[in-house]
Amino acid sequence: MDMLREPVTSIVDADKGGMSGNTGRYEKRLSDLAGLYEDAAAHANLTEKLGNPVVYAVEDFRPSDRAGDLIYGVTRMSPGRVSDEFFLTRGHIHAKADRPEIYFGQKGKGLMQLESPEGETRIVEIGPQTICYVPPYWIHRSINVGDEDLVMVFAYPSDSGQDYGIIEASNGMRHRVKTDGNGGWTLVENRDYRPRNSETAAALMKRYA
Ligand SMILES: O=P(O)(O)OC[C@H]1O[C@H](O)[C@H](O)[C@@H](O)[C@@H]1O
Ligand SMILES: [Fe+2]
Repeated sequence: MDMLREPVTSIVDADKGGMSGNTGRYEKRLSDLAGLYEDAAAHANLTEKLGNPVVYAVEDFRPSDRAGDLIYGVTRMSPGRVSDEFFLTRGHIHAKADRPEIYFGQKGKGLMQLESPEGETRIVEIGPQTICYVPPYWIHRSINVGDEDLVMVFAYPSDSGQDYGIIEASNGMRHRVKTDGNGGWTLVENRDYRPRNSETAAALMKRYA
């Protein structure tokens, strides 16, 4: 039996990149992004040089983990680059792959990189006041392509879960986002990418509940 609960508010601090009323918080450090970058030596050197800084932090409100409920929060991502690749999140597909997500840009300049089970790439630019809808079944990762913090509000169904193994299994996402050397970004094929076969892709499309 579901109990009637009280409404909740959180005040978003776009500048600091957090919110009040959160039930949890986690941080990822540069060392947690090992293996994601083409230039592993540059990643190791930078991690050592900078003293393994926090590169993104998430504050969220999790009312429950039940279907029909909603988790929301704020992500703050530091600006920076490992060689010619920007700081990014690990990326995932939802464990219940048919669950969508909304991102709402607050501060900075970011990209949402999306990849379909069949390996198509989409890039969505996210700035302040931009809402990005990540539809069901897309692998997604956020990238800070600016020179200040990237802050985004997000919300997704509470029972979504995150599957990080999918990106590992294909040796990364199909494309890498690199600096164009002119203050912008450009897409480059990931030469280590192993496409999912059509059975694996089809199975992902059936991963719902
Ligand atoms: O989970 P990661 O891929 O490391 O990304 C970090 C976080 O980014 C966003 O804020 C998502 O909404 C979170 O669900 C996610 O956990
Ligand atoms: Fe997600």
